Amino acid sequence: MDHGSPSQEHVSHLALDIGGSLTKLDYFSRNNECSNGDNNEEKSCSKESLLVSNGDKKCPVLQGRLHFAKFETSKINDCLEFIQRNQLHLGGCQHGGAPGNEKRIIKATGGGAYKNADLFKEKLGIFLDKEDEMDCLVAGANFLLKAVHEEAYTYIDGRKEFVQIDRDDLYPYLLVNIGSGVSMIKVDGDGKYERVSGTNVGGGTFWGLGRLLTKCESFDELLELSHRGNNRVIDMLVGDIYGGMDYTKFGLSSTTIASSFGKAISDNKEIEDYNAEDVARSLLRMISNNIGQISYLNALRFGLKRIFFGGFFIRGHAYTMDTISVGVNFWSKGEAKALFLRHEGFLGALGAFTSYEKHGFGDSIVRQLVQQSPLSASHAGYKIHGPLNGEWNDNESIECSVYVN
Ligand SMILES: Nc1ncnc2c1ncn2[C@@H]1O[C@H](COP(=O)(O)OP(=O)(O)O)[C@@H](O)[C@H]1O
Ligand SMILES: CC(C)(COP(=O)(O)O)[C@@H](O)C(=O)NCCC(=O)O
Repeated sequence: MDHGSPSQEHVSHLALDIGGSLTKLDYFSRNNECSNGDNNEEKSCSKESLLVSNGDKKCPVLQGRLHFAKFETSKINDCLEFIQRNQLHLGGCQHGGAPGNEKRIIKATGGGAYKNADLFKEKLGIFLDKEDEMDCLVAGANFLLKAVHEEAYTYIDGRKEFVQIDRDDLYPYLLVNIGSGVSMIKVDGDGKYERVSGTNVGGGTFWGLGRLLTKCESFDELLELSHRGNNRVIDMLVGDIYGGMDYTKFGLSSTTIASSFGKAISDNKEIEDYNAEDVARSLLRMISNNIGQISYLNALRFGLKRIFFGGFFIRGHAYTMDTISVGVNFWSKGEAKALFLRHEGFLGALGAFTSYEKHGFGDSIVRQLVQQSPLSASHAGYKIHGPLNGEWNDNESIECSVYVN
């Protein structure tokens, strides 16, 4: 994955989220505003590109980009190589020790930050400063919802619609992070949250079971299969049980799935006799439905109307989002809404990134990333935005400004 390899001196704030399935990283690269291709001139430029008022104080602001990358955790060496090749760890924060001999500290979250701490020290000479995974998910989600224009969207009947989030009316909400497993978090404010539930039937289940059942070799292949499949071949529908009729008394139409994979009971077939496409579709539907339903029940428990879904299981995949949205809408009778995030898989990594501020490491500290909304004069001068067409892919970076101390 090539991310444009910015030069090392312009890179800072590398942060990692090492999850059960994927390792995500993000880092900031400074624009070289003064560069005209002449290296000497480049060096003589001031680090900061402008000063802005922040309350009574004038703060220097760095203009640059926030970059993202992901790797399979089972291939963590690819991630180490990527960091090494682009020297991302050298622009990080230094702490303690004699000058020239300081510890290089990188913010990291996810279970793998514990599991792989020695590996990072040995291979790259860096110390992983561990941040709690839930703290980071919440910080990342709050940051995105407040700072990024067109971050949250609904997906209904095949239509994606961006939702403007009012910063003053954001809380409370339910955050459902669908990674390998699923965490459900009631968020009440910055750093104010409770992990209210979870389920072990998540993205790892879809990919693991899907791989066994379809012999797929990659997650993307499994998603692609599911796109082409027909779940009705394997799922037992209400109509299959009720002789083609709806069960109207309880609002169950004949096409509602009564029992996922239920037809396999009586079909007298082996797994090889089913199309891999149909199996993948049933599996995706079963897992998405289940997560949608548990999410709704938790939203109901706490009277929450908005449910934001994150995690790399979603992958902006139409069928996944549609199933979750329909589930939430169906169970809540239209009371609750499923919302998706454009940077779905990077919540934890972004939370780790913003945690540099919290601990005041280094001399270049992220204070705030501020969005320039085209409509908001009060934010003029700052921007953080994605592609104009609203489509996001993993390799894209976002333009942003960072206040420094
Ligand atoms: N390229 C991929 N390789 C593996 N899993 C992927 C990939 N893309 C999406 N996924 C899905 O995303 C899940 C991991 O999501 P993520 O939010 O990164 O969680 P974790 O932190 O547990 O790794 C996987 O279990 C799988 O369902
Ligand atoms: C243990 C985890 C927080 C780890 O996060 P992940 O790597 O899956 O993103 C997550 O897998 C989870 O919440 N699992 C569900 C556990 C449960 O509540 O049943």
